[in-house]
Amino acid sequence: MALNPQDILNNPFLNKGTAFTKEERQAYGLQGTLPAKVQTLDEQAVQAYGQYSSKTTDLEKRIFLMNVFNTNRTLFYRLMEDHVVEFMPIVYDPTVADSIEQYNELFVSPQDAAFLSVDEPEDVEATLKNAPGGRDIRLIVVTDSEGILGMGDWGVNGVDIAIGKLMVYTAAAGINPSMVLPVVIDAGTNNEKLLHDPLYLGNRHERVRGERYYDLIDRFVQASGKLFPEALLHWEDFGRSNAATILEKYQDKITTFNDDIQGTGIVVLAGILGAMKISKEKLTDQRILIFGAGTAGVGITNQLLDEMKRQGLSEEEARKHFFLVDKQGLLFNDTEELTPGQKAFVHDRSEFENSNELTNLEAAVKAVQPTIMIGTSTQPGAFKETIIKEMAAHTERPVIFPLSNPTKLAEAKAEDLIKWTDGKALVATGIPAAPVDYKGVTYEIGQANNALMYPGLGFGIIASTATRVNGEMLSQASHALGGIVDTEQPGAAVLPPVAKLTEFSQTIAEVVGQSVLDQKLNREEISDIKKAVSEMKWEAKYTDLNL
Ligand SMILES: NC(=O)c1ccc[n+]([C@@H]2O[C@H](COP(=O)([O-])OP(=O)(O)OC[C@H]3O[C@@H](n4cnc5c(N)ncnc54)[C@H](O)[C@@H]3O)[C@@H](O)[C@H]2O)c1
Ligand SMILES: O=C(O)C[C@H](O)C(=O)O
Ligand SMILES: [Mn+2]
Repeated sequence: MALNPQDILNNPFLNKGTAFTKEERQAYGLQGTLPAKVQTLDEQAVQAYGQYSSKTTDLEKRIFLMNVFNTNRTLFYRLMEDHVVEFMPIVYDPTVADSIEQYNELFVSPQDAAFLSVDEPEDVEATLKNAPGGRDIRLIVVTDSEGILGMGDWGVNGVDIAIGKLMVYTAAAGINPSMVLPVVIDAGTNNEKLLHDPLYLGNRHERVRGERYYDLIDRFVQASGKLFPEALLHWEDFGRSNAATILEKYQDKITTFNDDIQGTGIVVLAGILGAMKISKEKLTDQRILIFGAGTAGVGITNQLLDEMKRQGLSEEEARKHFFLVDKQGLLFNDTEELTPGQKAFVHDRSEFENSNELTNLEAAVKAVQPTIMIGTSTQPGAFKETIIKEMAAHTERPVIFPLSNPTKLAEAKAEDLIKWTDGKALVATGIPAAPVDYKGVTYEIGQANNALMYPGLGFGIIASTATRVNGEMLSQASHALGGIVDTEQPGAAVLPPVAKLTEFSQTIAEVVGQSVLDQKLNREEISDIKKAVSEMKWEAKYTDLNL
């Protein structure tokens, strides 16, 4: 069926705007539908960046870029390529948090997402067919928005995190943007503000739980497997009570991973490997305190546990290195309301003289004397000066990662951590942080955000046609990024910079893909993984439409 000119101009995967050549304008009936001048992609990119730069707030910048995204994907990704460090915090965390909070007010386009409603379970398959409109889908990012970053339940608004994560996949690893599908599970919301907002666009009722919820998840998994048998399924920002349960249910059956659990686990391990290289210490000598033992906190703990075992410790020995602190304080075997994930890492009260007093972070730090402290608690400012000074009094190079997102929820600011520890802390943060100048040294701050890992991980899985995602692949991914630090440079970051995101995403993809082949978990015959990765890599260039 021949496309009419409007079908082309209104399709962001086909549209080139003013870059349609004279010949193309003739061939597709576009004569007179565009201004006369034929621009190159370079010229379009310069013009669009000028317009972007005239916006004064981050949210306005994001809205402008989304406009480009909605109209012309090639131009959008060309801009991402040219300005990745500048654009990451705009299209992704932290500005994506503002767009989620204001989704209803800002709505102009569904952005090719699939909206799965708990009230219309029979429509799941049709929805998954309709949204991509016949495109060959290889990657799905799905959220149910119950735990959007650290901001809690944002109902249908959370679709923006699925869209944002996918943008990073293409910008970082080069997945073809026409092969991705963002999905939101609209199971209702317990966010009172949204329920009372006349503009709210999702299902206006409380979150459905239990059987109906799990039935919808199951229908989604079955239908996506049927329609897109080669797709990788990436779970994002589910609530604490569902995230691990869903992963455990499906990880041995389909090609899938949970980003908050596993993506976060491997980026933190990579950062700690970098820190160990700088401090010349061993992971197996560390005492690790995790503050906020939820989805991410327990995911990180399990990844570090796995690494300790790979480095020779028994499971039992390895577990002794972890101290989980949640709302109840340090977690003991008799603590009430432990989650299944927490139960594996609890301590016995006999290990501490004052175990009854260890009900807050400060007391726990005094008693545990951690050498590494990770924040995934959603509690802003929880890493207070007194706590950090106490920690630094017992260890030469304290490793401190305040990871809660977005900016307003971080447990500490990098600058304060450097100052309070007199430059000794090895710091990484969840959102981008500017370098810190302190006593003549410039401290670069690594960004321990799963965005450094999941694009390479996912792309390696897809390019190698993996049938499963397993611990070996995760470990290999982490080691591919971990420890690339310049130990000669005072103030070096524990992780490589976002400026090199595309470079190291490629390396991670190759390493993960090789692991898939080594384990014979590939669906299709592949002899050369580098070739397979490079052949699948999409580039932001105009090509013939071949219509
Ligand atoms: N940097 C990254 O790559 C990255 C990745 C994933 C999550 N995160 C961030 O980590 C945070 C947690 O995310 P999650 O998905 O694990 O959420 P979650 O709800 O599963 O976990 C949060 C945990 O913190 C605990 N908590 C709440 N208040 C506390 C308090 N006062 N003291 C101690 N613990 C407390 C909760 O009980 C829960 O166990 C979020 O802010 C998220 O943005 C960052
Ligand atoms: O989205 C992010 O920035 C990282 C992470 O997945 C989170 O939930 O905070
Ligand atoms: Mn997340």
